[in-house]
Amino acid sequence: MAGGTDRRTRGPAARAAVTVRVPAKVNVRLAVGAARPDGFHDLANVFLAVSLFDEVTATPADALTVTCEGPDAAEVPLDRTNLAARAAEVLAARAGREPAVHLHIAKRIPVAGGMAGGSADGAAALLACDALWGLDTPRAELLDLCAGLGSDVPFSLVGAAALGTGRGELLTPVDAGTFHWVFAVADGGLSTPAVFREFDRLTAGTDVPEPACGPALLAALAAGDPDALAATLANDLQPAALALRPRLADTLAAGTAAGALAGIVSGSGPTTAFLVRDAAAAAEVAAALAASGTCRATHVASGPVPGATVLP
Ligand SMILES: C[C@](O)(CO)[C@H](O)COP(=O)(O)OP(=O)(O)OC[C@H]1O[C@@H](n2ccc(N)nc2=O)[C@H](O)[C@@H]1O
Ligand SMILES: Nc1ncnc2c1ncn2[C@@H]1O[C@H](COP(=O)(O)OP(=O)(O)OP(=O)(O)O)[C@@H](O)[C@H]1O
Repeated sequence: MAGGTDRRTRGPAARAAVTVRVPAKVNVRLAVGAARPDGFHDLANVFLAVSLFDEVTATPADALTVTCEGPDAAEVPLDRTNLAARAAEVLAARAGREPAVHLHIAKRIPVAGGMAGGSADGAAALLACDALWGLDTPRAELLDLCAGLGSDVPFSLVGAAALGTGRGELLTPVDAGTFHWVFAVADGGLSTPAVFREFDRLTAGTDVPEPACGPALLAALAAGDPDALAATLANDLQPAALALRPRLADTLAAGTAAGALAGIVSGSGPTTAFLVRDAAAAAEVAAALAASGTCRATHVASGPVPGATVLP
């Protein structure tokens, strides 16, 4: 299938294959408001893109197909529910063409782990197809298409560090120094809608405040100060994730006992994220977590890093 189409039929700017690298995210502040009439929740969502990457390669093909490689590949749908496939479809529809492309996903981001892995592949596929088909779609339109695919997808395109408001899709860049992290991958995933539903259940009958992000967290981020950031990390979905997966408390305890400055559930979980002082501390905490038996795998990463990027 790869290279099976004569590239001269694709226009002067078209390419034979395009690979896009795209990062995972961690939410350093996830403030969640009450459920809206449309079922979504307003957020104050401070995203940080970290150096744990998927790669999506787009190649001309007769029809839309998806393949995936990586340790969690068996859990990734290869039909049109895959966010990468949906991205190709919406971009093709906008351009008035068929989504005739093969998408290969090299997946390192945990699946259903709260690190926006599917969203990352959606943003990457959009950028890859845009380049493959020589469309040069304006950035603002790509961001609109991303928002239609999912609340986290615009951030996967943009990367670095940003505050997401609305349902998380309205982005304002924020300054951030470099921070080092260890991620502990849990056995099995958690469904994002189920975690939001559990948040609703836990907060039923209470007055859920408007979501907001305080200045202390933004100052800590801008200063690149890990101690200050550790003191302000917060995730309103954490009680819901812990209620659905109580064993995550053991992982959080193991990471902090191993010397992490702070531990938090990443987004809707069940991946847990540990902020550490530097790369050496990251290696130590990752080894201790692996030895603790409280997680399936560990990843060391740092951020901010750029969003979806076409590789040369
Ligand atoms: C938990 C986070 O990852 C934090 O960044 C995001 O809020 C989730 O973003 P996402 O996976 O892109 O979510 P979407 O695909 O937009 O929505 C999936 C489901 O999550 C819930 N959802 C999502 C975002 C939001 N602001 N409020 C919600 O209640 C809704 O039940 C929705 O049907
Ligand atoms: N490209 C993809 N990679 C992984 N999962 C995908 C993809 N496309 C669709 N899915 C489906 O989406 C579900 C959620 O997967 P994903 O890895 O995006 O979760 P997540 O990281 O928890 O998301 P988020 O952090 O944005 O809430 C999976 O269980 C899978 O069925």
